[in-house]
Amino acid sequence: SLSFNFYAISCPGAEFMVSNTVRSASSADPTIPGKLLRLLFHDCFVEGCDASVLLQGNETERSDPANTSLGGFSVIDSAKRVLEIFCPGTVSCADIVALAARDAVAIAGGPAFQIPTGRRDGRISNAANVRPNIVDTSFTMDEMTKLFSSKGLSLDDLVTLSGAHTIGLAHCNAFSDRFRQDSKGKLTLIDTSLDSTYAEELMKKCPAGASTSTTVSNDPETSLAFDNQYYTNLLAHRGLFQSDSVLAKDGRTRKQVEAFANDQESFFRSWRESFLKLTTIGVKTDDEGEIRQSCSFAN
Ligand code: HEM
Ligand SMILES: [Ca+2]
Ligand SMILES: [Ca+2]
Repeated sequence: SLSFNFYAISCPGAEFMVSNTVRSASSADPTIPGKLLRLLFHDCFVEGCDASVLLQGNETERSDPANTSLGGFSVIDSAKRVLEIFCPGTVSCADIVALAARDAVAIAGGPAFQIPTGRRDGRISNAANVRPNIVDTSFTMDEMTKLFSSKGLSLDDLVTLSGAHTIGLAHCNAFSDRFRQDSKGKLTLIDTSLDSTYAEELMKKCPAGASTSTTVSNDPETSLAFDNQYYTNLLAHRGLFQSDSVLAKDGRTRKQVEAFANDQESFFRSWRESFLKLTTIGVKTDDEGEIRQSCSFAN
């Protein structure tokens, strides 16, 4: 089973080595925390938190279009490299992914807290398992609720964990179906729940024919800070994805959005709980799975 400080005897410096790696990578590139946090989400929802998302090869999860915009792999690899020098064959890639995401949040100004470790690495990674397990921005509340509850996560967890969009970036194609630009450059809202000034700003950053690598900030107000600004944005009809906006619209979740917008501490308290649940989805422990030598390939 998982336990706090699982590596206390086998590799006492493990958590320190991971957080050092995340810290230095993030100070060189401030977009790293967002990438590490999303990587964890996409790992845990497919085959559980087992580093299946890291495996390279034909038809692995990484090759699915829903995962092509993932990043942060090189940070996980450099943490693993250090760990293999000091504690060979000891620390799983699955734990590195979870710890790195935990540290990324703290580095961006969010809550810092302990999480249990002892995850083992999986050997299965199929592109075909990605779509049925990852939320699409077009999902309705009912679809999101159903998928989250299949992972043991509640409606409160959905509202809380969506708060991850207080940091990080999104490519234009992730929200471009919410408005349209006519030939004269004039805006037409397709999703009328979107604030039109905000939609204009997005359209300017993502004009028709923009490069597919163009990105915008999920939270333009405080893009690098892990704070409760995301929820204030939602109430102002400035949620970037349809799946964000719906949290403020739906009667089942609106109260929670308002509470988090009004009280950052309550968001942070919820975050600790929901993050713990996220990081224990479908974990492999004890004699299940393996400790990979390289995070990109099964042993
Ligand atoms: C609930 C449904 C969710 C949907 C539909 C969703 C969808 C997306 C999409 C489309 C992007 C933009 C990707 C890109 O274009 O590069 C994104 C970014 C991001 N998501 Fe989510 N997401 C959801 C929940 C979550 C959760 C639960 C977490 C983590 C706990 C998370 C963390 C992130 C982060 C940190 C980014 C920024 C990534 C970066 O900077 O590279 N998301 N999400
Ligand atoms: Ca996984
Ligand atoms: Ca923010």
